[in-house]
Amino acid sequence: MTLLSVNLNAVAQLRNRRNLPWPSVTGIARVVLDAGASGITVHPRPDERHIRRTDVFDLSALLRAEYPEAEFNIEGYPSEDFLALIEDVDPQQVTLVPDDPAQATSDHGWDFAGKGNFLTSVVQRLKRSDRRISLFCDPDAGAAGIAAAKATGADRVELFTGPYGACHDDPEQARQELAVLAETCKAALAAGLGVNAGHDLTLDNLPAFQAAVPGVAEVSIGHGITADALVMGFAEAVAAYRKALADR
Ligand SMILES: CC(=O)[C@@H](O)[C@H](O)COP(=O)(O)O
Ligand SMILES: NCC(=O)COP(=O)(O)O
Repeated sequence: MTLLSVNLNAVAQLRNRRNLPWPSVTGIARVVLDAGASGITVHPRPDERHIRRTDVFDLSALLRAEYPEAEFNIEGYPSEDFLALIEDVDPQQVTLVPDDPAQATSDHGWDFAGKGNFLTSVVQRLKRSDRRISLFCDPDAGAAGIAAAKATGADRVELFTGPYGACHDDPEQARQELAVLAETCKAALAAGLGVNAGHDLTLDNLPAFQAAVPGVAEVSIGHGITADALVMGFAEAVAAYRKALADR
């Protein structure tokens, strides 16, 4: 079964339009966890354009107090500030992403071979028996990239599904993107890595993704589910995404 982690970046971004505390990031976390999401994902960027450091601590306190079974997944570039935040907050999963602070959003995975020594040292620093380390992975990382990812000591890779999500009006290109993702997923599973996936997954594109790329442990979804929640409400949206994941 593929688990759903709801990314709350977009909720925080909406809140940040005003110097007011709503929509509440912890309030929406409660709603999505009560509706059956398995966890919460955040990607605190250095400019705090959406998730703020304080949100990370507030969410951590909420999950520990009220949702001890839920997974907290924190994504980010492993700067010294980020690593110190992870050590303070102690989430169950950390997803390392090779983002430049100026990037509008995540748009590529790691160069596993080129950054192998750096990633190995970060993974060694963050790894604990009760914490997973996942590495953001290009859809076409291939067997050599996956071998280098495995050599860092990471537990999982997260397949970057942005190029697939961008094919919403081009079914043939979408099929090609899925074939590439499926190859990399297969190679990762064969290497003993778990596989997560995320970026621009939606209610529309999830079923084909699930059918073509079996074995994905967790998807993290933010932009698409927030867009749907504006129409259906977050509880309904979580139910619909869980159904799309379970229908496989
Ligand atoms: C790592 C990743 O896949 C991203 O999807 C990220 O969490 C999205 O970041 P933004 O919400 O800042 O675009
Ligand atoms: N890791 C991907 C993620 O958390 C959500 O990405 P998106 O659904 O906001 O594109």
